[in-house]
Order: sequence, then structure tokens, then C-alpha cells
Amino acid sequence: KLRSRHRHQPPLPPGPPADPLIGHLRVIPTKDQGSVFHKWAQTYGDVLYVNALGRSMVILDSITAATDLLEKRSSNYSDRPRFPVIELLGYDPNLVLMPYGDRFRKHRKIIHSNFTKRACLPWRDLQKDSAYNLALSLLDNGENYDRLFSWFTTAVITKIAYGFDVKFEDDEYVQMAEHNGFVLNEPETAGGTVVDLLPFLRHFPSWFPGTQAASFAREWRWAIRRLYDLPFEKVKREWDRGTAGPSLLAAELAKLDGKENDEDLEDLKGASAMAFIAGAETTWSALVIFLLAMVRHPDIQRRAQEEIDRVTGPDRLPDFSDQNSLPFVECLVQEVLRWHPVVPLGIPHRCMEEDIYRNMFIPKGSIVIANLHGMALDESVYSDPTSFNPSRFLPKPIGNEEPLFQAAFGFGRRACPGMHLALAGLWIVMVTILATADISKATDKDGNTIEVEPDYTNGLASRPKPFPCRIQSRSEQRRDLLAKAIAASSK
Ligand code: HEM
Repeated sequence: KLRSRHRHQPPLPPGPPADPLIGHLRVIPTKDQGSVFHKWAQTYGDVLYVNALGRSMVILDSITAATDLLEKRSSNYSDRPRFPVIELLGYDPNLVLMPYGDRFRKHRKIIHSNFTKRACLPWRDLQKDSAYNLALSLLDNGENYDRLFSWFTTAVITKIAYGFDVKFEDDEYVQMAEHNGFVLNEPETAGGTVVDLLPFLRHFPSWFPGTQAASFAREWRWAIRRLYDLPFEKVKREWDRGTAGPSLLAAELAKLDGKENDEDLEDLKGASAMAFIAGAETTWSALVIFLLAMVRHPDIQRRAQEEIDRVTGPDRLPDFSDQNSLPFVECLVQEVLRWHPVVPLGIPHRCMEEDIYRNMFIPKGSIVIANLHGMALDESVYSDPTSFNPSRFLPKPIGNEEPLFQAAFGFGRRACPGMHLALAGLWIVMVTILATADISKATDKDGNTIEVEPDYTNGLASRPKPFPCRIQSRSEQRRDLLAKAIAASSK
């Protein structure tokens, strides 16, 4: 019906058959959306259109289409749709979901300028010391890996954003990051599914008072507000007294030069909270994915360990200065980002004006989804895409010379501004763990190996559900190296 309405317009992009009244409402999945969209793309192509009760959604299933639209035409594709449930939860102000415009530019500038590759260099010692602490704790307490990874990412981002040191376990910032992680990984309730993006979908909008999502939001709002208010107020008090240590927030308060108004302060509160929220959750998930990959692929683990041992020898630990000498480890980090993108559908963009692409009509206001999950499985780019294979990125003839999966960080003017910090953090943690620990399958009380099948959470962010594994020291000498390095850095 829609197709015939505008005679001179090119057709809409193809998609699965729709109901004449409610459009695709019934076929839009609420689970494993990335896989379902990718399957549709096999039939209908890499630019898909679905419509539910009048709301247009365009799904991009290839890096080419996403680059053409979200990057090359970014002035039209950098808006965001509204996320009513996330708003109800109190994430405000919030760069990730902010509509395109002046306030977006202000927030983006604050975050971007603090996380360029260069701006991240001074944080490398912090990342390294935290990675060594993490690795030593893993050797003693491997079953606690999830909380230890969460501690690492929280400790790094809290120091950078607010200047506070975060101790192991039960620290209030670790708890805040865990609350945030819980909320963002909840499937239906937190507005994480694309169906929730279409507020008029289903029988009730998901934020309708009394629905499950609205009750969830009311129940958890305090935790998100606390995350915004508490560290901000603490730094602001220290700043007013002249005792604040270096941090993103202190540096930005300094730029205001005493001429701040309430809106400026609200913006700085939002920008630092956003660094904390976006920075802790994603990197933490990627570390759990790394562990899962290592449990399942001892051969790949051994190859990375051999590379590290060749470069460092037995008497020292790897450091950032070794990065260029460890091509396989580099590929391993990149393969973690491709094998299971932690934000499987990216963060939806919204197109502000109607557009025509490859002779297909894209209506104004369409929600545009980059299906990162599907792009990672694109067989025209990645051979045997479901397998975990770091060598795919190595030059031929050793590897397949496949392109890095930069899509993991999104596209265009909304692409992840934290990627340099994230990549450095992931690298130093992975290389340190590989240098000092052996990761293997756990055994049950009868000594049988416990097999681990990947199984992931289903929210806006996605991570492996808890799985058992065994983390053991590779040698006493390496454990001593860790202990000595930690003692030296805390002097
Ligand atoms: C493994 C780590 C990470 C991954 C995979 C990741 C991935 C992403 C993705 C896919 C997006 C959406 C891009 C788009 O809309 O096209 C995004 C946005 C964003 N990320 Fe990250 N991210 C990571 C770490 C970080 C870190 C450490 C920070 C801390 C500064 C951060 C801050 C942000 C912010 C503020 C946005 C919103 C940007 C905007 O809307 O303009 N991320 N990230």
C-alpha cells in the first residue's frame, strides 16, 4: 500500500511481508534480533525496511550500507530516536541518546576532547597498574572473574572521570557500575529491544504507567540518579575547596573559570556520568567475552602465550611498548570485538530528512539500525564468521587479511568516542592475563570437564551469561613479577 502511494518515489527498501493494518508488528523479534535481521538480509538484501503502526525502521546489515549512510551522509543520519524507558530510568543528560543539535555538540566535544588517542596516553600507567592488580587477583580468585573485570573497568573510568581511587570489592563505585550493568542488560524492561524503541508498538507503549517496563524504571531510577549525583557533588565540593585531584570533571570545571551556570553544571554532571556509564559496561563485557573465547580455544591461547613469551622472555611482564611486536595478540583483541559485538545492534540512529539510497526511498524520521551482529557475520567479508579466529586479520599467506571490525564502535558522528581508551584497556588486560595465567575448562566434583556453550544476555548491551572456568598461574616466577610490579607502583 505504502509503495503505491507515491508514484514518483522510488520504492521502499525490501523486507519481510507485512500485515496490511499493523505492518511488521508481529514479525519484529524481541529476542536475538541481530540474528533474525541478519537472516532476513539473506533473503531481502543488506538494506531492510520494516514498519510497525506507521513507524519506519531501516536495518543496515552490511558495513558498506552503514558507511554510505551513517558516515558519508552523517549530517542527515546522526540523530537518535527517543528511548522512553531509559529516560524514565533517569539517565539524563545523556550524550549516547541525545538528539542531534547544539547540546549534543557541546557534550560530544567534552567527551571527545578528553578521550582522543593522545588524551588517553597519560592514562596508560593507570591502565597497566590496574591490569596487573586484576591479573594477580584472578590467580588467587579466578571464580570471581566477573566482579574483578567490573572492578578493573570501573577503577579506570572512575579515576579518569572523577579522580577517585576505587578499591577492590564492595566499593560504592563498583556497586554503581554493577547496578548500571544490570539495568542495561535487562531485555524487555530497560528499553533494550527495538520494539521498545517504537513507543506505539505492542498493545501498550512500554513506558505506559503500570507496565512492566515502567515499574522496572521506577524501581531502579534511584540507582541511576545516585550514579549521576554522588560523584559529581563530591568532586564539586572538593573543587570549591580547592582540593580536587586531576580528573575529566575537574579539568572541565576549570575551563568554566568560575562563570558556570546551572545548565553548565548539569551538562558536566551528565558528561562525566556518561563516560562512567558507557566506559565501564562495554569494556567489562568485552573482557568476559575474551575469557569465554580462551576457555573454548586453548590452541589460540597457547599461540598468543608463545608470542608473548618470545618477546618478553621469562623475566619481565609485557607492557604497552611491546604492542607493535605482538601482532597475534593484537588480532586476538580485535577478534573479541568481532566475534560477539557487545552492543549487537549498535545504538540506533534516526534520519532527519527523507533520503534516497540505491534507488530506495528512506522516509524522514526512520529509525536506522546498524546490525553490528549481522555485519560481523557477513560471509563476503569474514570467512567462517562464527568461528573465533584471530589469524583472519593477519596478512596472507599466514592469515586471510580480512579487515578489522571497526564497526564494533559504530559509525559517523555518533561513533564511539571512547574507543582509544577501550582498545588500550582491553589490550593491556588481555596481554597481562595471557602472560601470567592459563585459562581452561573447570571440572565438576567428579573430575569431569564442564563444557561451556556461549549463551548471551539480550539487552541493549549483550554479554555471556555466567560460565565456569579455571584460571591458574602459569608459573611462580610470573606471579612474583606481578606482585613486585604492583609493590613498585604503589610506592
Ligand atoms: C569495548 C568497548 C566499547 C565498545 C564496543 C563501544 C561501542 C560503542 C558503540 C557501538 C556506540 C554507538 C555508535 C553509533 O551510534 O554509531 C558507542 C557510543 C558511545 N560510546 Fe562506546 N564503546 C566502548 C567503550 C566506550 C568507552 C570506554 C567509553 C568512555 C568514554 C565510551 C563512550 C561512548 C559514548 C559517550 C557513546 C555515545 C556517542 C554519541 O552518541 O555521540 N564507549 N560505543
